[in-house]
Amino acid sequence: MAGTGLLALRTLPGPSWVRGSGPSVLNRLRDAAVVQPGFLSTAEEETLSRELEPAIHGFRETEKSRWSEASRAILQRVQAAAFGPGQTLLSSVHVLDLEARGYIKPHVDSIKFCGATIAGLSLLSPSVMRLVHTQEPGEWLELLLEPGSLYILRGSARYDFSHEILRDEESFFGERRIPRGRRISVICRSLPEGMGPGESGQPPAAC
Ligand SMILES: O=C(O)CCC(=O)C(=O)O
Ligand SMILES: [Fe+2]
Repeated sequence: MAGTGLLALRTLPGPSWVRGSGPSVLNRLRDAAVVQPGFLSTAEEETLSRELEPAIHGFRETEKSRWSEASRAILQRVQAAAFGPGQTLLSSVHVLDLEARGYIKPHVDSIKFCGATIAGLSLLSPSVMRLVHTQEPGEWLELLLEPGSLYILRGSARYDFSHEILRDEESFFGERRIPRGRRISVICRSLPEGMGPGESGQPPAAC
């Protein structure tokens, strides 16, 4: 029966990595805020952690343009998964090291330096990323970022919503407590549309 089918569809739970203020925002951002849990294999997580832990020790963030061959292969997988063929990536990759007590305040990435797509790998600790509509603060999404996951923010999720990484005290995914430890993220961004690789200038580290 069609009616029963529709009802069943409406009550189907969404993916386990997203929560939102309501069905409309979940629906609108379905393709704009995406998490792929387990994007990295355990071996790939180890490859990146081994390369990055000592490299950024003592730094909070860095721009990295030279990578081992194994890590380059991982970054190419990110590019294929998150970016379109017409998108050029910023030449260096942003690496951020957040200590267990660290967090990232709500912000929208600079539209001057970053294009329509932001893709991030999370290593070491799980965390919760919250997106809040800049004009309608009652509209929000929360993404559960497990280690080894890839998140992609594009279009409306990137331009119309701020994003933040919750501090340990606020780190809940619904009822579920997500204790924060040290977290390393690896963030790839597209260049602003119409900007060739040679015209990118020097974006600030936080973009
Ligand atoms: O650590 C992350 O995954 C997000 C970082 C971020 O929002 C930024 O650097 O602009
Ligand atoms: Fe950001």
